[in-house]
This record gives sequence, structure tokens and C-alpha cells, in this order.
Amino acid sequence: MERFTRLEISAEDRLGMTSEILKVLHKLGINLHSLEVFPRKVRVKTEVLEEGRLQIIQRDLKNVQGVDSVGVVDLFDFEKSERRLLAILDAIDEGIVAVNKEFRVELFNSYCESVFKVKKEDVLGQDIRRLMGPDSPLLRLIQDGIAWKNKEVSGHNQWGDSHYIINGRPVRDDDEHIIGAVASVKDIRKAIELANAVSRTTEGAFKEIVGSSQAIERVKKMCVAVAKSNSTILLRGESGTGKELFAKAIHRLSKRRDQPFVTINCAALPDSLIESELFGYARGSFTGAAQSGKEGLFREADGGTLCLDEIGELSVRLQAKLLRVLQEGVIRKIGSNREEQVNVRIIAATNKNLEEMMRQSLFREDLFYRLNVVPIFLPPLRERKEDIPLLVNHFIAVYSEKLNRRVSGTDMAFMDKLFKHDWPGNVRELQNVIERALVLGDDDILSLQSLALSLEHSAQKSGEGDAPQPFPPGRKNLNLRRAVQMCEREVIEQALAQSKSYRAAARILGISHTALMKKVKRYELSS
Ligand SMILES: Nc1ncnc2c1ncn2[C@@H]1O[C@H](COP(=O)(O)OP(=O)(O)OP(=O)(O)O)[C@@H](O)[C@H]1O
Repeated sequence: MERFTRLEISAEDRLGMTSEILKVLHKLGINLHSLEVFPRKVRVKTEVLEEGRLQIIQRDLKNVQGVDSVGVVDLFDFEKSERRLLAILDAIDEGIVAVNKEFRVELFNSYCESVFKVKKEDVLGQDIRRLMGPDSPLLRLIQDGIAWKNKEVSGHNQWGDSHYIINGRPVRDDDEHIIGAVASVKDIRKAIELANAVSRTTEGAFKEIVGSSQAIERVKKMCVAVAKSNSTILLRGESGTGKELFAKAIHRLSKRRDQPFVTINCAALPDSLIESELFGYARGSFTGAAQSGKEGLFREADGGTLCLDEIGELSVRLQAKLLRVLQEGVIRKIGSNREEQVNVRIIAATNKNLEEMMRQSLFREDLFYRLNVVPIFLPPLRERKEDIPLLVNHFIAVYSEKLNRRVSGTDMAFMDKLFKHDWPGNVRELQNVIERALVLGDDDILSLQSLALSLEHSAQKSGEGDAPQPFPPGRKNLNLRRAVQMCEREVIEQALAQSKSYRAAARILGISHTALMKKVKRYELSS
């Protein structure tokens, strides 16, 4: 590290004082590195001065009229604060990068060295694009000033590959002009470790489930109680009440938490496909089957949990096959005679009246009793309206970030209307309403006007049988919703064409398997 001598000169506060001090230093041929002037104080940082020279300087400076004292200090106060700050930044288990508005790196702590595999000396003062590439979200942040959280970035630069989660916020001057940006960075492996550790706690397991009503708290307690056992669970509740979220929470709370959690929507596919998805098939078992055969979801979920969503939609034939797995713990692939042992906990979910279905012989009684070991009923939103404000704030935060909007809340009339609504589509409907209100409005506060437009469509979107009409041949007079659907369908079709399985397509699209299956059904893409 470069070394200096630091002088602190206390002097009378008068015009010309600094210039006289500088004249003395100049006359003695002292090389200055920095100079700071305060009322009654001048600080100079010079090359290292040996004792003899230092005494001459002190003597000559003291001869300047009005100079009271000339002291030597180890570090100036601001340097102490700066060093302390840098030591803190290097000690924390998170990367910190600061850039100025010319995209030059001004700060780069030790953690970042391990994420980007480069020494700070090699990046300080360099263009951030060399480090993070031309598409880094930090560049946009410096232009639009909108902070964001938890973006996952995979990058490559001259020093190697990096994969991290990044949060960014702008740095502004007194006039609110953007003068740079600061980002915190977490290596993806560390982020996953942290997320796993958090989800082991009860609070972490329920982190996606918003609501503090007595009804929801009761359900959470029940989930905690049943999670530790291996018994089959039947989650019952109307569509959109969060059955899949609770199934995931039970898995996270169980001993199987480090094993796979796999979910399938039994309503999303025709019977034959559900069968091959669940059980897999042996090689060459039917025309069109993959040469190598295929493992089913029971195998994929081995050791973990399999969530059978919309179990009421399973055909009676498959119900019989499922019952055998539950009774004997073995599966048989389509086209195979070999039985394979599996160890899977089943969480089934339904919004159907299974008792009524049994009366009509549409659901097997023996399977019902096998599944219904622990029934958990999820309350509809209209019975826990006190959760609406929390849910609204949660979805505003989610969609503000997704849509790059700054929305701080709703007005009273908006909230009042939400309380009066009956919510047949439950939390999913509320989620859609808030998303649309953010898309349609452009105010910082959601108002009745955006809600009016938004609620108009909500029944349509959240209700069942929501298959969109066939797409119009041309794009003339296309409204936004239809345009989005058209685009969504195209993107899904492309992902399906590129992939060998729905699961692989879901991975490409960055959505869950269940979400993809719902869309496949909705757009009638399954054939
Ligand atoms: N308590 C909640 N907090 C936050 N989001 C929720 C909550 N309940 C449901 N959601 C959201 O609502 C949507 C529907 O939830 P989910 O798919 O779990 O419902 P479901 O009961 O399984 O519905 P379906 O019967 O139609 O499959 C999801 O986007 C989910 O994230």
C-alpha cells in the first residue's frame, strides 16, 4: 500500500491563510497528494517525510502568521471512516458493487472477487460491461432509476463464468439525479443454501402463503402437525385457495424436504398421458414412445412427495392403479411386467365434492378412504376477508417489481370494493385483479377506475372453462389480453416443440409443471 505523511495544521480563519501555507510547502519542494481546507483547519497529505525534513516544515509553517499548531496524524477522520466502511464491506457475506453513471466500477468488495473470479484491482475504474456483460440489469438501472430485487443472472466474461442473484438500487444526488448505482450480489449456490436453510423453519415453509386470519392460522397449525408423519393428505378447497402452496409447505416441513417435491395436475391431460406421466413406460411399449422408455413421476418423486392436484379428475381406471400404489408401494411402467418399489408420500388436492362423486360411482370409495387419512380444508377467501389487505399489498409488491412500476398502495374506495366482492376465484382471482389493475392504471395508488376495468374481466379469467376463443387470423383490432394470449400460446408451442417432455418445456419457460399443464389444456395444445 502506498505510504504518506499527513499534516493537520490549525490556523486562524482568515483570507489568504491557505495560500500562505501552500507557498511554504512549495518553497520547500514538498510533493502534495491532497489538500483539504476547513474553517480553522488545513489538512495536507504529502510524500513520506523523514524526521529532519518534517521538523523544518513544522518550523516554517509555524512561522506563518496565524498558524497555531502543526501536527502529524496517522489517518484523517474521513480516511478512518472510509477504511472502516471498506473493512465492513469486505467482512460481509454478500457482494457489493458500486458504479458511477459512466458505468465505471467504483467499489468492488472481496466477496465479489470470488463470484466474478477476478481481483478488485483489475476491475476498479473499469467499465462494468467488461465484468457483467452488455445486458447487465445495472446498466438499465442507471438509465431508468428503478430499483429491483432478486434477479438471477448467469454471465460469462474474460475471467470465467458466474451465476448469481443480484439486487440493485440507484444512487441519487440532492436534485434526485441518478449519479450511479449500487448492487448486492449473492453467489447462486450460497443463495440456494440460504433458501434451503430458511425453508426448514416453520416460518420459511409458509413464506409464500400470505394471510394471518384465524382460518389460515388454523390450517397452518394443522399442516405443521401432519407434516412429520408419512400419512397421505387430502387438501380440499375451492379453486384458487392455495392448495398447491400448502402442499409445498407440508413437504418443506416434512423429513422429506431434501428430496423431490413433484406435482401433477390430473385435469390438465388426457387419461393416457396422465398414466405415462405418472408411471412411465418401458422401451418400445407403444408407437410414438421414446426409444429409451421413460421414468414416471412416481420414480422422480421417490423419497419425496408427489402432489396429485385435481385428483377428482382422475379416471376410475387410473384411480384403481393409484390405489394399488398406495396399498402396496409398487409401480409398474406401461408395457412392463416388472414391479418397482417406490417410497412416495402422496398429497392429493381437489375442489370437487368427492362424497357426491362416490354416490355417482365416479370416485372409488376405497381410494377416497385411503386418501382421506388426514383431510385439510382450505377456507375460501370470502370467509377470511380480513386477509385481503395483506394479500393486496403482497401482490402489489410482486407485480410492481415484475412490471417495473412504483405503486405504493390502493385508495379507500378500491379496498372497499374488494371487501364487497365475493371472490368466487379466491386468491387467484384477487391476484389477477391486482395484476390487471397495475397493467391498466398508471398512478402510484391503485384507484377505483383501474379496479373497475380489472374486475370486469376477473370472473372470466379466474373461472373455470376459461378456454380462449380461437385466435383471429389477423392482428387487426386485437385487444391487449388477446395479444398476450396469442404471444403466450406461440411461446409455449415453441417450447413444447423443442422439448422431449412437459417438464423440460416448463423449465425452458420458467414456470411450474402444473402451470404449464393448465396452459396446455387452456390452449388445447396437448395433442
Ligand atoms: N395465501 C396465499 N398467499 C399468496 N398467494 C396465494 C395464496 N393462496 C393462493 N395464492 C396464489 O393463488 C394462485 C392459486 O394458488 P394454488 O394454485 O395453490 O391454488 P389451488 O387451490 O391449488 O387452485 P386449483 O384448485 O385451481 O389448482 C397461485 O398463484 C398462488 O400463488
